Amino acid sequence: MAQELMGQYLDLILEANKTTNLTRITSRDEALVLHIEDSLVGLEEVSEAPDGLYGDLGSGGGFPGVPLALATGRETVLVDSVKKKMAIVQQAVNQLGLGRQITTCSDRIEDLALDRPGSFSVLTARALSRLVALLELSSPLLVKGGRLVCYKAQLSDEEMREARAVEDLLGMRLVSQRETTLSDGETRRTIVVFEKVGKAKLKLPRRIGAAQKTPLKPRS
Ligand SMILES: C[S@@+](CC[C@H](N)C(=O)[O-])C[C@H]1O[C@@H](n2cnc3c(N)ncnc32)[C@H](O)[C@@H]1O
Repeated sequence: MAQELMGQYLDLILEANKTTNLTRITSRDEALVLHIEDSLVGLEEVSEAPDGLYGDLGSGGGFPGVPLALATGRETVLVDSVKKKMAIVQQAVNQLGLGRQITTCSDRIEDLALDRPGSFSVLTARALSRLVALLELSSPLLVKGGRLVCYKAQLSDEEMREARAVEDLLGMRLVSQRETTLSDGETRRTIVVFEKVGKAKLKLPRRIGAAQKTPLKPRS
């Protein structure tokens, strides 16, 4: 049932993509791997997070948010600052009768953190930002014990070092890191999980755009 709904959702997004730019992938076969299969790579990590609200940050066309919502049954909020994308995603979700479980928010993540601080048990982010920015954007949204599940295509030692250097400042801690290859035999995916372990030692969110444009550095 969930699998069937994922296919129907994908079809609605690929149809809408003919007139509005939601994804660069136009072939259904490719999208089944790069959107549906890839979205589900982090299912184990999302399922292991504490019960409660799930949020997909920078959700775009609803990936990995919608497949993960369907696979876990969690109440889900998809967040993206582009109103047009969120309107199409909400329409597709409603068409499938999922509007009570999955809602969209067309705000900046920083604004959502002001509206709903500490409300999320688990967050995901795919193709959004470097880890250091993901940690900063997520920290104010998560409950204590909540998890951030990051989908990375390439993860350099430098990117990981940069994130680990500000973990303490942000009240976050690395939990796990795992690599896998999708069924196309070539797409590599790394799933990195952080937990919210305490309060951030600075006021969050910083001004709009700061997390992504001027990433935090450790305090000396
Ligand atoms: C490259 S797309 C990835 C979309 C989707 N997660 C995927 O993997 O297919 C990044 C998305 O993040 C959104 N975004 C970037 N920064 C954001 C912010 N601070 N608040 C809300 N949305 C943001 C952009 O509008 C864009 O749709």
